[in-house]
Amino acid sequence: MFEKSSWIRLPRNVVLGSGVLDDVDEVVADVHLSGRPLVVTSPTPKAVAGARVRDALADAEMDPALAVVDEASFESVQQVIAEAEAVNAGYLVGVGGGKAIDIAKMASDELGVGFVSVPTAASHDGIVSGRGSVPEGDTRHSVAAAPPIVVVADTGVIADAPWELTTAGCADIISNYTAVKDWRLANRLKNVEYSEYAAALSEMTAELLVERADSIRPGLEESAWVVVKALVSSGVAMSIADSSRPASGAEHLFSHQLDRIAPGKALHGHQVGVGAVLTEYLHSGERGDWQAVRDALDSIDAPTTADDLGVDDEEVIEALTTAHRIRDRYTILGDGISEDAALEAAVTTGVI
Ligand SMILES: NC(=O)C1=CN([C@@H]2O[C@H](COP(=O)(O)OP(=O)(O)OC[C@H]3O[C@@H](n4cnc5c(N)ncnc54)[C@H](OP(=O)(O)O)[C@@H]3O)[C@@H](O)[C@H]2O)C=CC1
Ligand SMILES: O=C(CO)COP(=O)(O)O
Ligand SMILES: [Zn+2]
Repeated sequence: MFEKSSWIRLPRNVVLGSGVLDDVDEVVADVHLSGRPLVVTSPTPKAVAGARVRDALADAEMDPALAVVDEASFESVQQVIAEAEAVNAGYLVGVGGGKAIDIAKMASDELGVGFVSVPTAASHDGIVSGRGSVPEGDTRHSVAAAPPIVVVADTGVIADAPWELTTAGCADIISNYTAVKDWRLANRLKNVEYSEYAAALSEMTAELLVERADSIRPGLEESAWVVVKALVSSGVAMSIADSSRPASGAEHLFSHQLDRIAPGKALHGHQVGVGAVLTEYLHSGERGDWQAVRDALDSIDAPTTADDLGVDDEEVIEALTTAHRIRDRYTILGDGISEDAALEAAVTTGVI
């Protein structure tokens, strides 16, 4: 008997374009979301777009409530659940960067209500993914959660966001190269479940973005369009895999560890980009592809060194030598690399 089964959960609608934020009421009506919306946002996205989303829903007499969160944590998820229950919310609308979207996604999953994803920046590929990413103590959880029913990505808002948020999203995509290498390695050495389709989609997404790097420029809605499409595509790869594996390998472990060692210094996407230069070196050696990864990051103005990230050399070495401990995910780091090996990788690649 054939015993395999798989459940690929994807968004129903992805609405992308200039000014689509003001049509959010029509978009939710189209997928028959009903009841009172709770708009979940964080401070800057609230000012940039949260109030606009709330106004569009209020104008359509949907009586929206608003919750503001400050950090990606399980406490924030519980706070949002309590606020949703207090107003008897019918669905949640996450407006913001990765933090607000992850929290709204996990809260709506736990509540069993619909979720609408409204990214205010092209800074991460969790826009459509069926995962939430949350630090807790010494570890980092990749939590399965229903993906958004609808994504509403306004290219006007996203193009107006600080340029470094867009370069962070590009770097999160470029890190797919090393993530897929780690996934294949784990499949070969540890029999970890692997999907050719998800891996191919993830790599192709990175390839297409790098090919278009010259046309991705600050303030252009056309650029926001290209980057959001890539982020959607990468999120779909995670949904096909039912895992963040296609988009998260050792370079992400390095970044999660940097978040603990040097909190708040750099954006997620920028950290995983620098991590990808290092882990590509570990995969393929001095004459390998690490220079291509570094050049791809450079071509979209993303950081390639510790200095660019604003972290110390010692913090890079500590993150690289301890990253394998943060999660049970087999990668090129195996059960840990030595300080000498980490130093050689970081110095040879010019990261430190
Ligand atoms: N679930 C998944 O599959 C994935 C999850 N992630 C997670 O997403 C997070 C990273 O996402 P990221 O977006 O970088 O992090 P944040 O949500 O923290 O956003 C980064 C910064 O940008 C600000 N911001 C957002 N939108 C705008 C805007 N339009 N104009 C000005 N400032 C803006 C935020 O403000 P404020 O501080 O007010 O919020 C914050 O200071 C990490 O927690 C990461 O683990 C990443 C990839 C995939
Ligand atoms: O950031 C992600 C993919 O880009 C999510 O990955 P994690 O599973 O490492 O949180
Ligand atoms: Zn990421």
